[in-house]
Amino acid sequence: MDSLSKLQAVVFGASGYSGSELLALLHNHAYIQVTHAFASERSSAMPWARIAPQLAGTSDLVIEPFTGDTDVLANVDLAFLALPHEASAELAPKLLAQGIAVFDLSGAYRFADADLFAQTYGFVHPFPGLLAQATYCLAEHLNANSFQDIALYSIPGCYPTAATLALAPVCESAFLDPATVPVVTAISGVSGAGRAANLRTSFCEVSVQAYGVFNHRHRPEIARNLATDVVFTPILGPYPRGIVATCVAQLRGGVSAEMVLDAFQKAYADQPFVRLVHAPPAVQHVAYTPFCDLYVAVEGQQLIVIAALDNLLKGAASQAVQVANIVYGLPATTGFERFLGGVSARAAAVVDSGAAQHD
Ligand SMILES: NC(=O)C1=CN([C@@H]2O[C@H](COP(=O)(O)OP(=O)(O)OC[C@H]3O[C@@H](n4cnc5c(N)ncnc54)[C@H](OP(=O)(O)O)[C@@H]3O)[C@@H](O)[C@H]2O)C=CC1
Ligand SMILES: CC(=O)N[C@@H](CCC(=O)OP(=O)(O)O)C(=O)O
Repeated sequence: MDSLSKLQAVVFGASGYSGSELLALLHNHAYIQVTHAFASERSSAMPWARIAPQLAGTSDLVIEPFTGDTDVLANVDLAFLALPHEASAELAPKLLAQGIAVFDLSGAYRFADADLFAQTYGFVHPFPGLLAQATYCLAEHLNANSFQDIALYSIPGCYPTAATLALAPVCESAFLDPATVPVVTAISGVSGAGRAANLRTSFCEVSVQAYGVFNHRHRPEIARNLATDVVFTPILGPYPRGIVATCVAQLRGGVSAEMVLDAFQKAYADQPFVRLVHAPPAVQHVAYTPFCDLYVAVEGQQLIVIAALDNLLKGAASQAVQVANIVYGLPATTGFERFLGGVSARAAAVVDSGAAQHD
């Protein structure tokens, strides 16, 4: 594909946090061009720069209210849905029927099983038959055999992206003690809850507080991805964006720090957006970037992996663009050049094995 014949894209939910990040990433994409950007029908048309003032003057894109009329999308190749789960669930089949590939950032198509979906998301899926046909797209786990027949690509949740990248190398290697359950405790910035005004996320209410104890909708998604039950506790933190997930697990007897290091190096050696780092990562290390940083420490049979990522980017928009690049056979780093500076793979793995870990 040459950049003269760019794929034509539409972004739904463009006035929201992850939708606006998608517009920013696609603004710099050599092969994908946004031709339409929509907010809900409640909104009035607005210049994108009103949502992203830092980009004022670089784009004349206007975000339009979406009336439900998909006829205006005649020449569109692909759609990104940064919508509430219910709205994505309803819209996806209409777009697919028009031959538009769908990249859904919501949770609407993350489970194949309709009962598990209803239990987890609290509503009956309007198109249960479509669930098993969607492809769940953790970018680092996709390969040529991953894809189903229809072009419905479900982007993982933000916490599940962090927890799965952190624990998949040891789960897939069967390194964990099967009599124990990994424990994931993750703090998220407030943008994780979306842009709409809400008492829970208002300035005077936000503190540092756990929520969704034992019943957050991401727990079954993490458990499914890792093929093990998990204990998952999310925490809302008083900052705008970024997740730090601390994942604690017990290794089987006979599994050494070297074996763990080797598993992480092999898993991420060719992955430009996963960085194995020498010290526990901070939110500031990954905020506004498409990276997931992983810090691995082993002491005896105890394992701690700390993952950090930007919930709006690696946890949502940049992962969606990564997936689109894979689906269309584009170079993995397309659209991310400004973050990578010519470096294509960054896996410089370090496992701390029991030594003091303060820098
Ligand atoms: N925030 C995050 O960290 C992450 C979010 N996600 C998922 O991505 C999706 C979007 O999240 P986020 O960006 O936070 O959401 P926001 O609340 O910030 O934005 C929601 C967007 O959807 C639009 N919208 C709402 N209802 C409808 C509707 N019925 N029809 C059409 N458009 C509608 C809103 O338009 P308007 O401005 O007009 O209301 C707005 O553009 C959600 O499913 C969320 O779970 C996934 C990973 C991380
Ligand atoms: C801080 C906060 O409220 N975070 C959200 C999760 C982020 C999100 O939007 O969830 P998905 O990844 O499933 O789409 C929550 O806990 O519901």
